[in-house]
Amino acid sequence: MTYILAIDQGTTSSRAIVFDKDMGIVASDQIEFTQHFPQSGWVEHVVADLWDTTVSTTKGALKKAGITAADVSGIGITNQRETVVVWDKSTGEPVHNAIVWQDRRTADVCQALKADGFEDEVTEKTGLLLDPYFSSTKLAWILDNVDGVRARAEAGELLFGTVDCYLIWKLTKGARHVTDATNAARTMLYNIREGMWDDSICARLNIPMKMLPEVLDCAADFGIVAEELFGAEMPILGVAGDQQAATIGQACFQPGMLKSTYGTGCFALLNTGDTLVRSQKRMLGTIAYQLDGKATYALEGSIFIAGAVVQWLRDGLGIIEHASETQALAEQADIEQELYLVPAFTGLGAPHWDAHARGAIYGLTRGSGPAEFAKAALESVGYQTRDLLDAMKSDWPDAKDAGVLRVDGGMSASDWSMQFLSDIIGAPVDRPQVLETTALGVAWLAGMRAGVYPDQAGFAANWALDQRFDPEMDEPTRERRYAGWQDAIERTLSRQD
Ligand SMILES: Nc1ncnc2c1ncn2[C@@H]1O[C@H](COP(=O)(O)OP(=O)(O)O)[C@@H](O)[C@H]1O
Ligand SMILES: O=P(O)(O)OC[C@H](O)CO
Repeated sequence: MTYILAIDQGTTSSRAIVFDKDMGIVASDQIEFTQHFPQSGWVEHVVADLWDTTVSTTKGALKKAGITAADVSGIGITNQRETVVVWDKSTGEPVHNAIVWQDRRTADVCQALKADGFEDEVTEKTGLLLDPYFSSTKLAWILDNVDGVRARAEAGELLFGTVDCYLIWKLTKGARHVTDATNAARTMLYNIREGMWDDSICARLNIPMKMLPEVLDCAADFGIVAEELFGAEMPILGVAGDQQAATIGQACFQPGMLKSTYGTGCFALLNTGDTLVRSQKRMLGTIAYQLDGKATYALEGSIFIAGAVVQWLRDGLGIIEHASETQALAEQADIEQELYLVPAFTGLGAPHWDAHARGAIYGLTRGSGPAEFAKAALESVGYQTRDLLDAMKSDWPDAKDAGVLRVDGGMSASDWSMQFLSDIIGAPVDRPQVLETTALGVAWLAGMRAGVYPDQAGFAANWALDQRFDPEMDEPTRERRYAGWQDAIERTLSRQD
């Protein structure tokens, strides 16, 4: 029998999903792990947790599917991006906890490098901004702050990788030190125009290049999972960072196609084809996917708080017990009250990149209560998406053709939020039947490579709509409401970055 296994190593949990030969989901398993916050603004994962939960969920999913490793034709791996692991190449022992993408410990280093005029070179070559979000300054931090690590790295004893790379190294028992182009593109060390690690950026950040993995296409031979782990060998045939995997899973293969994933945060990617757009609006340029040695580029907008604002209503304010209750509350809200909630709980991401801004709510009256808070929280996600889409349209005139936004992620289940999103962006929002687009994207890469799944066009034809949300708000209302949001943002920015 022919099955494809997708491993999704995310920020808060690891998941494994078994797909059948028709790309249908057969079984899945998921385990959450502990987040560590050793200091304010620092976020770490215990590396063994990432590995152990990957192994356990893989075993769990195979068991639930009633199959063995011998039934698996290929594995696809997708992962939380930018997170850094450094380990000893003889023992596999990490030299430090994984430093997670959300970690801000290198904010001052980044600010100093920016003040030194380094950002232009970084953006030109990597498409990124000089921000602690990306891997490079986190890697430099480990080299500079963990005893003996720099000497060991320079002696060639240590390896660096994003989480995909570390998992592949472990799954192949140290046989392969490889990553894919989409993950490499998030390190701020990889020249995405030329498709190679950048000597000059590595030199400037003092990163020994012998630590860096080989970079492959997203569908490639990444190595063979050792038999002793799951009872049979399995080939790893697909790898992509999770937001790129969702772009693939949404079949956004044509220039102008656009997806937005609403999980804890929100990540919008616009396919720009062969063109690497140099953003004037502080959006990111990145690799959407790389197949047959050819990179397809994207503009990306990253928002740190999307579904997390709903978690805050639940855990911080205690006004709901379940995320889905926000819908009924929003429907009850007094429409005369126009509250604006700016969820800058950890600063603001694209297009503002203000690490020092903090959350705010505007427009409160004596009549404001849980319903108005819930409505403002859901609306904040729509407004933030509009910020991204407007920036993309101004960066890339062809994006004006990007008529439809494809959505996925946990929060896309909220009909009310998706309707408001469509209203405020003034364009249709399409929610597909399969919301597991991240796992599907990487399963397709592996299945296509294994010769089990269709080619790109066949896969795109398979994409099926669950529901389309068309704009219902009139234009003057849309623009008045959005102007109110822009005013709220203006008043929230710290102007320190
Ligand atoms: N019905 C809903 N309405 C609003 N938000 C929701 C709903 N269901 C889930 N969410 C939000 O979606 C997020 C979970 O989505 P998920 O894709 O699982 O996120 P992640 O992969 O980042 O953990 C949570 O932040 C949750 O608050
Ligand atoms: O693990 P997620 O779904 O929160 O995604 C994290 C992103 O890859 C960060 O860039």
